[in-house]
Amino acid sequence: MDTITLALAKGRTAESTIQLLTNAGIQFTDFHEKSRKLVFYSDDQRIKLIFVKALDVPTYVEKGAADVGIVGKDNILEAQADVYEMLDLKLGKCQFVVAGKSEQVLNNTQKLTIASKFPTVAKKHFQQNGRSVETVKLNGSVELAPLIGLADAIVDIVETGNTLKENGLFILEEIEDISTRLIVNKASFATKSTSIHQFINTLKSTLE
Ligand SMILES: Nc1ncnc2c1ncn2[C@@H]1O[C@H](COP(=O)(O)OP(=O)(O)OP(=O)(O)O)[C@@H](O)[C@H]1O
Ligand SMILES: O=P(O)(O)OC[C@H]1O[C@H](OP(=O)(O)OP(=O)(O)O)[C@H](O)[C@@H]1O
Repeated sequence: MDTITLALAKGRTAESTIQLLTNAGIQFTDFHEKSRKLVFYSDDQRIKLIFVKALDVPTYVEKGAADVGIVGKDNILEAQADVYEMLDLKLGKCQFVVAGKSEQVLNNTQKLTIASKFPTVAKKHFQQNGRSVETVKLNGSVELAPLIGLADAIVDIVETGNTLKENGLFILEEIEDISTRLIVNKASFATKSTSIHQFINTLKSTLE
């Protein structure tokens, strides 16, 4: 059997993903999220896990540095990587939305400015609706942008809606449902077919 290199997104879904792998019988006994170590092997040595920034996971997989990746759909869409998306792991469920102070902001006839951690997703969404927008890339606390006049609206992730509510913002448009997905490098899918299919099937049956 081939060893599979798995790129796993750091952050809020890491622990639940490791738990899912454990439930599937793929144990990483030496894994600790607080450790500074970036490479781990499953106890049976079949999976080499590399622990990387979420937005980098699609890049590692597209370039073949990892055979498979586990990452949020938000980052897959933003990275626009040419990979196969094989499985919805149903973790980290949330939604991409357009949000702002009121419906009126979208009626502005001038070019809108949209702040987002996901400028590619934002641009594409407005383009599909026939509007060209200016985007401002931020790396966090995006909800601040419409409050201080940096942008007319934002494209961001919503889960509970608490962050929007506490900042006086409303959902103006829903874009897409997000959850954690399994992605596969196109060449690896052919060259490591047996191992990758076995890995996917193991996860699939754990999710059922
Ligand atoms: N509020 C949320 N509720 C549920 N899932 C979320 C939420 N925010 C993000 N996610 C999902 O969890 C994944 C990891 O989110 P997290 O914020 O830890 O990573 P990140 O985007 O790399 O953030 P940062 O760069 O701020 O560390 C996201 O890709 C998304 O799929
Ligand atoms: O609907 P809610 O449950 O309130 O969650 C949504 C918030 O979670 C994410 O931010 P994150 O916590 O990653 O912080 P950040 O602003 O530093 O990116 C997202 O960008 C929203 O701000």
